Amino acid sequence: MTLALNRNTAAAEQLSSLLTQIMENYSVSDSEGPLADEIEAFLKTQPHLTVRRHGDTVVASTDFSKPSRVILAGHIDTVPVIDNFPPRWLEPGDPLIREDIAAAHPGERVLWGRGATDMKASDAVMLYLAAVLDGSTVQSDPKVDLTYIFYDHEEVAAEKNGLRKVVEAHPDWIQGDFAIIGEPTNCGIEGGCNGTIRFDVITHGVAAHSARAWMGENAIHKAADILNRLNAYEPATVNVDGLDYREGLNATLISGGKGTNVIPDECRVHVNYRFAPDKTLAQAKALMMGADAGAELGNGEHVATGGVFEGYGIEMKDESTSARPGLSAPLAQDLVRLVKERTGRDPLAKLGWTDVARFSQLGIPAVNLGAGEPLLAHKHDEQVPESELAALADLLLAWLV
Ligand SMILES: N[C@@H](CCC[C@H](NC(=O)CCC(=O)O)C(=O)O)C(=O)O
Repeated sequence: MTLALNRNTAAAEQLSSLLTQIMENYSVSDSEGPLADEIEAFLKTQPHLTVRRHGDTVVASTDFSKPSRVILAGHIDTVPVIDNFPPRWLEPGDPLIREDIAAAHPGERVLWGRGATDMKASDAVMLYLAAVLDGSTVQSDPKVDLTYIFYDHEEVAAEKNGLRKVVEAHPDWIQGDFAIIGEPTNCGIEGGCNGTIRFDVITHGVAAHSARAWMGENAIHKAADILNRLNAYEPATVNVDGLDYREGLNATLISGGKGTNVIPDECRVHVNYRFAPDKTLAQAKALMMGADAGAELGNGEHVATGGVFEGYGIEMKDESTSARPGLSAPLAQDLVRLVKERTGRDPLAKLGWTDVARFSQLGIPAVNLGAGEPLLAHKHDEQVPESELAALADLLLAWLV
């Protein structure tokens, strides 16, 4: 596939075509290379852009000598496929169109498949803007300089995040006065983001023949208490600067056992805690495992000295800080006003983790604004109505030009 844009067709058609092309390009985290190649080649055909690449992250910038610079950023990886690749356009009435989507978008085509909302619909719009905002006419001359970032490995461990790597290797590429991340928001604004930590809670047992179980200790049975603590936990909703951040504590993976007739000697429950931006990473960890690291058991495992999992072995796997809404920056306020005028919508809180947290740490105010329903992110029936693309493109064009 060669990513292409037919500028002789209507804008809506160009957007749908770009989205189809990038969704047909499989890009589950760790497999973004071919899509990054396509995006790099496509952007390099635009003479008004300086295009750079680091790993599988592509950064393209205008140099129109405008007084300020806005960053439009989107990750190009997706979570793993669950029978939802390759993508399919669904005509109105198709039973795969969700009832809520059909009710909100009657008579409309829908693109179904992995990455539709998280976040290839916004990537398609950003690629379109990168091509059309070339400064050649009044309508295509943005008020600001633009930097487009298409990056890899957002959906996985923070150490792999492509934006993190490019910030570290080439901080001069990622300069700006404001950033928009195209994570799904239904074309509204979602401010800040919940933080996230992931860790294994570990039980230990003694292996034995399952016909002589009294000779061992069953580590999987011991995990029942971990699941009970998770079930008993009541996640809070925390209001931060006017937005409601809903927290969450969930097991997302479980593993244990070495054979069908062997008493398991270890069980690991992988837990994900989503915490509101009123908490630091350290506070979030303290709530789960106590403020001080307990005894080191080897292989990175510590005993929790307090918190929900007190007494259990804990191995940290990933951590990413939260971000406050940060809607007071003048450019953010402008955008909030425009979204309100056009859609009647006030900002909401971003419940997933996004790279607004990274931009905030860099001192660049940032918001989430993207196409597609955030509630459908990571679901097997992820889908986006066609009009969302034009809605996002029109909104951004109205703000940028
Ligand atoms: N290092 C983290 C990365 C998790 C990133 C992911 N982000 C989204 O799904 C944003 C979508 C949205 O809420 O709009 C997440 O929150 O899981 C990790 O590996 O967990």
